[in-house]
Amino acid sequence: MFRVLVSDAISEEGLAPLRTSAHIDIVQKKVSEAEGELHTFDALLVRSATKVTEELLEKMPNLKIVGRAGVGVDNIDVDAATKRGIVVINAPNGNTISAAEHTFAMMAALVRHIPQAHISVKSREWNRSAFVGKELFGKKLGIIGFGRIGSEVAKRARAFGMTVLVYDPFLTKERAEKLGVSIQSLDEVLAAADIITVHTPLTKETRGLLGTENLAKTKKGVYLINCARGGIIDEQALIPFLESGHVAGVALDVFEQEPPGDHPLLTFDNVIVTPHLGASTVEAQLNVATQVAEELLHFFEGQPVTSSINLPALSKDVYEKIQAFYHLGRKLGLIASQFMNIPVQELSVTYAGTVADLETTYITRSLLAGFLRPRVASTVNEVNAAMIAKERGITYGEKFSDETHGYANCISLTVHGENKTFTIKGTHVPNYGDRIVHFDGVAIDFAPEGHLLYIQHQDRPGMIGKVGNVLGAHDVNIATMQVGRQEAGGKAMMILSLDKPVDDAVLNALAQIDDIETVKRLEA
Ligand SMILES: NC(=O)C1=CN([C@@H]2O[C@H](COP(=O)(O)OP(=O)(O)OC[C@H]3O[C@@H](n4cnc5c(N)ncnc54)[C@H](O)[C@@H]3O)[C@@H](O)[C@H]2O)C=CC1
Ligand SMILES: O=C(O)CCC(=O)C(=O)O
Repeated sequence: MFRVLVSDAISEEGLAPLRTSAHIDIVQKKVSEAEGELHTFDALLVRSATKVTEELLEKMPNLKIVGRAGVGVDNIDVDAATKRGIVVINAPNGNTISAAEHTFAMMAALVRHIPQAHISVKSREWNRSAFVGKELFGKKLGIIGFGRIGSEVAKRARAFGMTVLVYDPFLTKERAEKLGVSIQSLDEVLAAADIITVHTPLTKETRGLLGTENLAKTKKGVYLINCARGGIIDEQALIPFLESGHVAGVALDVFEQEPPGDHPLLTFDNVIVTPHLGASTVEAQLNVATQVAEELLHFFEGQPVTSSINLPALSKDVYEKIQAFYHLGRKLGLIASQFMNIPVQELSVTYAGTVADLETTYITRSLLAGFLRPRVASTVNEVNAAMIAKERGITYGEKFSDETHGYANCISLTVHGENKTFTIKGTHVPNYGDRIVHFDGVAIDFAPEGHLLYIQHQDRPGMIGKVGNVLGAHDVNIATMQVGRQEAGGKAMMILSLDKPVDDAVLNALAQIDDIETVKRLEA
């Protein structure tokens, strides 16, 4: 049974896909009300109210996935989640239209003084001259951040007869042309726009993007809108520009602190505000809840998730194609790590044959996770493997080759340690399974499954019998045995698969046999 804690208000209808599963138990409670049972949850579903901090993650050791029913993940410590191997997913486009429409509603309300006029009429006044506005038609709209929401705002602006100026350092020329906008520098947008709306995420680069210096570059009488994230427009820096009348009006849906409390900006008549309502429509909430609920279901069914923040994107189709190699990669990493039980600096993975044409990033991550698993105490999986490898000074890289050694596909892993290099190669045979076909310089053929014993010895007659006797004397049954050698009379090896793991006494007894040089237990 998977336990899901839904800690913010999320559309009931959207949660339906999760409710249909007999294996999922949904608990709807605030984190503060679930203190005593936090350790029992496998998944956490939030909007923006719950702060998913490192401290909270520490209290949830069983947590495997955090779902954000929305776009921005700035309420989630993604690095802390990644370190713990927790997948973070969001609903990247379920609320795009709602946020764009809200931005537009704010823009119209701002230039036509609708909220102020509304309050006035409700106060039994009829003051038509106090609320003379401006048309949007013919005005220049500056859009900072031209992703999903920014581009939807642009479409609506063009329909209103506005000229759209765009600043987004990551926007390609091709995409800009496709969307019918021209890319400008930030300074050009600031200098020319009558209205500026921001649609970036809140990052180190965008925090305070519209601060004192850049606000001074704007046109006198400019209108500003922030329906993205509090802090992109510096709230303190705005105050003197409002006081001097340089900024004619501001529309804010988001704040540096939410709720903003007794904020000085709220005292300005020409600052209009909403309580983070951009995504608050029936449609958006249904969309985002359905998207994350479906993704959670995929995750628990062992299928790939496509909207992960901290994993490479993987579609179901691609996953089906790589699945077998994903498992083979994990086994190669796991076996290599145990065999090379010394500090290592570098892993080099080479793909050849049919596997080389697939999405190998995921296979490499799986291999890396397999490699790190015996070495780290904490959870390691394909989410945090790259980060853990980096922390431990292990670099890794992928190569592609035509050398398949006669197999349809071949994955080769070379591990570079301080004084030793080890190579293992494997192949996946459809309807048969995984095979290790090369082990430390020797061609061999065994299934990477269960309790394995590696014995390296000199190639002499009678070795198999001696090993069999020792194992028999210790009541260890041999399931399979594969032998290989570099040359007659030279380095040779046996890989045995056993019905149960062997203890140190067995390893020591085997190591006493003349001509046996190394004995290692390998679990696959
Ligand atoms: N008020 C609300 O309820 C809602 C707010 N949002 C927020 O709206 C914002 C935009 O969301 P989406 O359009 O879905 O995101 P997106 O990821 O599709 O677009 C963001 C764009 O910002 C650009 N960008 C990044 N750094 C930049 C920089 N330094 N300068 C200029 N552009 C930069 C990126 O290249 C990208 O094109 C996010 O902050 C999101 O959290 C989203 C939905 C609802
Ligand atoms: O959940 C909400 O209402 C906030 C939406 C939002 O800000 C986002 O999706 O980034």
